[in-house]
Amino acid sequence: MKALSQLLSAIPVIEVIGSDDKQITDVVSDSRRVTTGSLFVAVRGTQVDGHTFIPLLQYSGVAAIVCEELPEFLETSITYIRVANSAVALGHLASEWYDNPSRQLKLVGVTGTNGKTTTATLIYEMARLMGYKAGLLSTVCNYIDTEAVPTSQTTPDPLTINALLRRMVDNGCLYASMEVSSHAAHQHRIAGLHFTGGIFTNLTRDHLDYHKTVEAYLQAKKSFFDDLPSTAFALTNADDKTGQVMLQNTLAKKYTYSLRTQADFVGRVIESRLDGTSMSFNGREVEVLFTGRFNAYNLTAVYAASVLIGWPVEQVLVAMSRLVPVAGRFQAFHSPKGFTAIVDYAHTPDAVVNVLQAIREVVGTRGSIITVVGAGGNRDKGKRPIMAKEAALRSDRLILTSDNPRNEEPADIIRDMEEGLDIEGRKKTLSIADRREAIRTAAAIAQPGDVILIAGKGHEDYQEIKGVKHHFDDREVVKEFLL
Ligand SMILES: CC(=O)N[C@H]1[C@@H](OP(=O)(O)OP(=O)(O)OC[C@H]2O[C@@H](n3ccc(=O)[nH]c3=O)[C@H](O)[C@@H]2O)O[C@H](CO)[C@@H](O)[C@@H]1O[C@H](C)C(=O)N[C@@H](C)C(=O)N[C@H](CCC(=O)O)C(=O)O
Ligand SMILES: Nc1ncnc2c1ncn2[C@@H]1O[C@H](COP(=O)(O)OP(=O)(O)OP(=O)(O)O)[C@@H](O)[C@H]1O
Ligand SMILES: N[C@H](CCC[C@H](N)C(=O)O)C(=O)O
Ligand SMILES: [Mg+2]
Repeated sequence: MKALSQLLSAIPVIEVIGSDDKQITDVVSDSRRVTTGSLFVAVRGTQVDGHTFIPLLQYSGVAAIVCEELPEFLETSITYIRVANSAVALGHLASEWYDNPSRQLKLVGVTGTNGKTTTATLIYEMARLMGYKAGLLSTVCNYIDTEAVPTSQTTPDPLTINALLRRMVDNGCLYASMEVSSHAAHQHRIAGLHFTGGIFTNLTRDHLDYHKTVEAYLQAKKSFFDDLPSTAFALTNADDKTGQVMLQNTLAKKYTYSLRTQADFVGRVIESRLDGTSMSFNGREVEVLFTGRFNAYNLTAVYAASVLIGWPVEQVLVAMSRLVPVAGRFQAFHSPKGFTAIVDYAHTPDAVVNVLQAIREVVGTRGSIITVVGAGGNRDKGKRPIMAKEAALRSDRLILTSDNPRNEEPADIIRDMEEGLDIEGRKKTLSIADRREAIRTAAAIAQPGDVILIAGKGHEDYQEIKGVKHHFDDREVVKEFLL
């Protein structure tokens, strides 16, 4: 329970109609979760407007309602609080409700099109290697110290975020890292959080179904940096063309990392192999268990963030060599027949390019690359032909298949992908909608020295078809066909 007046002190209020001398039993943003004494926050969503449920709450026992627009009829038993932006208010109220856990640990947020899960997870791992308890909010899984808490989102809603951060603090966690998706930034899911630092990885095409333009997508990510406090660090990728844009309006202390130019934190790739890379961080050489330039970027960001957090450089350098790849990110499986299969979450054109470049760098002309890839249904359609085109350009054989078709027909998605292929591309391509069959075919074609890339689903252990998640795990399937 908390006094309504205390909760309201956390948000800018336009007007309060009714008494603020009440005890609140719960803060909710879903009318279906209202119980006696709840504070309901009416948020305008992508499907419905939370305001439409206000009249239905008449006899629900709701104590107070935060909204942008007052309903026509006001109940005397309910306190109405008018605010300029309910989504922002919800973020602040969620923090206040859980006693501001983000101020009781050091929280680092990671945004960018690709590399968020990898970077956030490795910062969490680094904190643990430094001997601290830590927490993680990521696409793959949330962690409260060592306890895994399953997730279905990259960045959860504000009440879930704060509930998890609260549990981290109560568990003794001193550090937490989290992914900040563009959806979350745009929908103010992170409003009210106190960040110790923010990291930008890169910006390439994705999610245009939601943001419509690259500019709007960029602005969503930038808003995370715009809102960082002056005490925080803002760490950006100097090699990305939008890297500097992220820092334009931030109050935070600005830092850069790079693999190519002068920067505060410089990473260099010395030698790349399928099982690791020799690289250096600010001139100090380290063997890491990761492959590909994109991972060298992620690791340089992790090194930089670790130093900016204040962990001792010598210990950080030793720990860099102990970090291991994240589930479903460039996860390699070696066949006794002499070929290798790599399961990777590349589901954007840029990620497909990066992961194939990384493989080609190591394989050279000694082996062929066979790529199995699809694209998700009910997601950015524009990326489909580009993903197929880039995959065909960089592979010897290409098998187009199904990802999560969701409510679309797999054959339609594959057709959209095929549109991106020229004559040369079509010659080397097979389309096999059944993903299991596609992987089996790749394994049957593979010769010793070849590398199969199975892209798009990484850690996912399901295939979502018409609202139902069927068990499907690329890693399990590939293991079956290695022998
Ligand atoms: C499209 C989208 O982003 N939707 C997110 C959004 O929900 P919404 O705006 O669609 O909600 P809505 O259904 O319109 O409802 C609006 C409001 O009315 C309320 N409501 C609704 C019904 C009712 O009876 N009563 C009621 O009060 C809802 O609780 C909500 O507060 O806000 C919700 C709470 O934060 C999110 O859970 C939800 O994510 C959905 C499940 C989703 O799939 N989102 C994806 C696209 C997403 O966010 N992805 C990114 C990562 C992408 C990546 O990794 O690349 C992520 O961060 O996970
Ligand atoms: N720094 C990077 N630059 C470009 N591509 C990357 C980078 N890091 C990872 N990738 C590619 O993107 C895929 C997804 O990586 P990761 O899960 O770390 O990103 P993410 O930003 O969390 O993605 P999502 O938005 O889906 O949660 C990887 O499997 C890899 O193919
Ligand atoms: N979290 C992202 C990644 C999707 C990965 C891919 N497997 C797909 O289903 O499109 C999304 O929901 O757009
Ligand atoms: Mg992620």
